[in-house]
Amino acid sequence: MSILAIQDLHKTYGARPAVQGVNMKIGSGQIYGFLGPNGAGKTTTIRMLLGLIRPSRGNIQLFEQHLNRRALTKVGAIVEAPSAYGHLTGKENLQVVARLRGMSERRIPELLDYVGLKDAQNRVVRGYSLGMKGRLSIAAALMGSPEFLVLDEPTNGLDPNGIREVRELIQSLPQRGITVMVSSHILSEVEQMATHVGIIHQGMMRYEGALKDLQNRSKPTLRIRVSDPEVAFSKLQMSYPQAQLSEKTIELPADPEKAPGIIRELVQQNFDVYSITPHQATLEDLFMNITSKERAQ
Ligand SMILES: Nc1ncnc2c1ncn2[C@@H]1O[C@H](COP(=O)(O)OP(=O)(O)OP(=O)(O)O)[C@@H](O)[C@H]1O
Repeated sequence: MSILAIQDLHKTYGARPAVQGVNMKIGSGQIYGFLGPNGAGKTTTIRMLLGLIRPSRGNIQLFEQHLNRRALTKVGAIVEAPSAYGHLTGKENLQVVARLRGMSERRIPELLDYVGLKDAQNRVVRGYSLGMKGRLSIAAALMGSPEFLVLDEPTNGLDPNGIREVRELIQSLPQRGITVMVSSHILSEVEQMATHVGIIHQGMMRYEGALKDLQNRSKPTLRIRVSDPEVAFSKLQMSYPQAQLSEKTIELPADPEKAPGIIRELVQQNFDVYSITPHQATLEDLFMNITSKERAQ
C-alpha cells in the first residue's frame, strides 16, 4: 500500500523557490530517510505533507487519498525541535499532550514502557538525558496510534548515546505496523536505519530508491602509488580508460582481485609499486557528490 505519494510539489516564498517539483513515494513498512543539506527543502516538504502549509503547486496523497483531515489523523509527527515541560514528569508530559489533543490517556503506560521510560516516568523531564527526551517526544507522537510517523531531524542536537537510543526506537516501529519518514542532514544517522532514501538538493529530489540500490551504485576501485605515476598512469589507461590520476595516486575502477595482476604488470615494466589499496565509495561519498554543488555556492 502507498502511504505517501507526492507529485510535482512546489513551494515558493515570495519570489524564492524552496521546493521545486518534488516527487516522492513511500510504501507501507518502510523507514524512509529524507536527506539533504540544511536549507534543501526538507522541512518545507514535511510541513506541506502534514497540511501545515499550503503548496504553491502539486499533488499530495496520503494513504491513497488526497491530503485531507481524516487521513492526517493517522499521521504522527515531530516537526519542531522536541520540546517538553522540564518541571513535569515524563508521564505528566504525555498527559498534557493527551488533554491538549483530546485523546484518551489510556495508552500512556504502554507507550512509556515501549519507549523505555517506564522506570523514569515519575521523574521530572529536566533531569532526563537528551536521548530520554527524544524518546519521550516519540511517545507523544505515537499517542494517536498513527500508521505513519514523520520525524523532522529527530536526532538533531543529541549526543551519540541519544542518537543510538532514538535510532533503535525508530528501527522497531515497522514491527508495530508503523511506516516512518525521518529527515536528516547527516547521512550516517539515517544510513543505519533507513530501508529507502530520498535525497533533496536545492528543492529538487536528486535520488529516490532503496538504500541497497544506492549502495550498489558505489563501485570498487584500486588506488595505486608507484614511482613515476604519470608514465604508469598513461600505460594503465590503455587497459583502464576510466583511470584517474590525482595527487600522484592512480585510481582504477577494478575489483580487489585484479590487484595481483596489476602489480605484476607494473613491476615487469620496472615501476616500483609502493602501495595498492582497494577502495569502495561510501554512501557518504555518493551523498557528497549529489549535494556538493550546493555547498560550493
Ligand atoms: N517561512 C519561510 N519564509 C521564507 N523562506 C523560507 C521559509 N521557510 C523556509 N524558507 C527557505 O526555504 C528553503 C528551504 O528551507 P527548509 O527549512 O525547508 O530546508 P531544510 O532542508 O529543512 O533545512 P534545515 O535542515 O536547515 O531546516 C531555505 O532557503 C529557507 O531559507
